[in-house]
Amino acid sequence: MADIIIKNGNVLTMDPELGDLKNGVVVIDDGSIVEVAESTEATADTVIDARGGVVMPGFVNTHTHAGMTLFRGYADDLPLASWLQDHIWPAEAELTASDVVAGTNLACLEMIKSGTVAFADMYFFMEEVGKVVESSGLRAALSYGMIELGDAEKGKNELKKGKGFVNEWNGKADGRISAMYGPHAPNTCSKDFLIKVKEQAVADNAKIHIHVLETEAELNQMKEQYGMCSVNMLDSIDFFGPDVLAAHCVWLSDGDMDILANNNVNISHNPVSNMKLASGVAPVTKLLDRDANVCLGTDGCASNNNLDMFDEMKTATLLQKVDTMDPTALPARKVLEMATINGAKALDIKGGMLRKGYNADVIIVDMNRSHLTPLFDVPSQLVYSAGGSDVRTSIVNGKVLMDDHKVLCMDEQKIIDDAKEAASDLVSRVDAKN
Ligand SMILES: C[C@H]1O[C@@H](n2cnc3c(O)ncnc32)[C@H](O)[C@@H]1O
Ligand SMILES: [Zn+2]
Repeated sequence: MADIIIKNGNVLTMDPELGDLKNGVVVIDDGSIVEVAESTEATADTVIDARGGVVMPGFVNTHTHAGMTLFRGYADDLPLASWLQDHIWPAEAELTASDVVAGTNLACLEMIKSGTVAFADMYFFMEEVGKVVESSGLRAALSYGMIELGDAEKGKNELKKGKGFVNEWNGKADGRISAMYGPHAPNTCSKDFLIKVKEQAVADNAKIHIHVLETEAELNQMKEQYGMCSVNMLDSIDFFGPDVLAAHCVWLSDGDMDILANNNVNISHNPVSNMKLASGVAPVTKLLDRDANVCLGTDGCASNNNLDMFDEMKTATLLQKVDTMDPTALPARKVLEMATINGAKALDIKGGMLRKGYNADVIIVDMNRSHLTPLFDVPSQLVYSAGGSDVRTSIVNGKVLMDDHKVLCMDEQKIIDDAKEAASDLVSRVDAKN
């Protein structure tokens, strides 16, 4: 007897070998998918009727700062440097562990409700973040955000903290949590520090999450400091490899794209954040033409201002179309691959598609809705018309986290109340300081 059978669904497997099933079943046992077919002989403890819905792999959000949900709408309509240095960093200086718990709970709730099953996070108080993720039921690749600013002593402490987190949390929560090193960016961490981080990550067999060439200001600063851009500097210290998740990658030359692609670097494209902070347009189609693994992230809620991967997919494709003046650029199925298969590859997760032996990280999207009618093409409908609130059911590691829009693993109202209170107390403390 299996744990769960999902039946009567329009199954978008995202598996190029199996293809999609107009009416199929997905059988789940012991955290894994054991069958994807048109019908099954299996029986299960729980049978979910997905009639009128699309059954598909949940989304992998490859760049977040979950705790920053507390800063949703806090400092909008500013360029990145001023947003970060004049508003976000002073506010983050007042953050407490319980603020980050409140913000991360809110983020996990929002992600579960909108179909994200796994995310890559870089922030502070990561032990607390780990505990929240563990109890939420989600999957995550977590990193402590190390900001060294060329101060060797600070760098020692930051690396110690990063290492402590990696050593304690890698593989926790039955393998749902992996831990990465999180040097913030090449213009906030020195070359010497980045060399040490890479050495440590290799020694610990851990991956690295870093912001790269997000803004023109970073490009100019790096050229002034090193006589080369961030990608060339990182390449010169053998930083790149399939173990690196590089967020943003907006200001790339053709040569930079070759370096990233040839080194199998995973690139998290974050179009909404890049548009909101007017950072620029990442050359996604050119990267995909080079077979680079480009995945999709929301960034933090202060620069987005939500964690909805449907919004991110639609923005990603529209942005490439208008940037290249080509309406065929980044078609719906390709952007769905970025949000599922490519993200899973970046985080080394056996997921992103519905295939026997893969993680049972599955969502059901309700298509029986006015704004999703009529239904000619499932990927198009998901990318251009659907939104996070259309997700009806969410399953991670074979556990139902949300059933028919009801979140089972978290107290939704308490999380909202706690977040409101934490955000208002935090802003009062910040205001009192200034
Ligand atoms: C972990 C630190 O990273 C900061 N942060 C959040 N969003 C961005 C971004 O788009 N670029 C650079 N840094 C970012 C966050 O506030 C933490 O200080
Ligand atoms: Zn970021």
